[in-house]
Amino acid sequence: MRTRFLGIAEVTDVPDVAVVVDVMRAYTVAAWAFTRGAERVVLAESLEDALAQKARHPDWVTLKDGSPAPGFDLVNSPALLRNTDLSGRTVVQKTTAGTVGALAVRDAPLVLCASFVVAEATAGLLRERAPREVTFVVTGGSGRAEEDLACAEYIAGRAGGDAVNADPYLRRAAASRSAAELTQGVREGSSPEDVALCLELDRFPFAMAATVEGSLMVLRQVTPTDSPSA
Ligand SMILES: O=C(O)[C@H](CS(=O)(=O)O)OP(=O)(O)O
Ligand SMILES: [Mg+2]
Repeated sequence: MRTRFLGIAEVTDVPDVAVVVDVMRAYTVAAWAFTRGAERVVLAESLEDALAQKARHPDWVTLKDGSPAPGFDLVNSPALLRNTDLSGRTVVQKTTAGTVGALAVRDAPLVLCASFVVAEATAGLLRERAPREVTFVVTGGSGRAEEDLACAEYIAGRAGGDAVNADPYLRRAAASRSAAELTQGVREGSSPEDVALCLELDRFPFAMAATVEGSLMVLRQVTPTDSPSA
């Protein structure tokens, strides 16, 4: 399995298989939303798009990064979301990096959205599919966000069947600029517990796949059938 690690702006083709990585915090938050019962997560193109979806579907739950804003029900924080009952709900998510990265590869036949909390399930799905090439979209910091790159490299190793020690990858993420900003409370719409929740390796047994459904890009849970090979 060949691997490429690209920032969002570096994606100029349509990959066969894309793994869009956002550890802090979009795809940790999405995984928590599924765990709290969400049926699907609609990845919105813009804040206006998210609000338009809400106007059409008042029962949908809108979520954005940064500070709380009128028309949005939730912020992009795993700690602030994890006690919210989302049973059967559709969540509309718009963030600065994560959702943008998925929309950049929307035409790819397989798009997985990932973070450390779903790392092994994502790797398991890749082992199952055994593609010739996987493009990892490293969403933060123009492709250089250490938490996303570390997670992408870890998943790539596990997808190749290697027995990878996760500790150095988690340490890189813990030392990242994003982690520092979240810990220091620089980012609005955050909790001091967010970093720890974003670093919970394999907290959840499912992966997350995004597909185009009509005019929407929709993220759903998917569970690999294979068992870890190491
Ligand atoms: O909510 C987050 O932590 C970030 C905000 S920003 O990219 O640092 O402005 O969004 P995400 O898309 O989850 O990285
Ligand atoms: Mg991020």
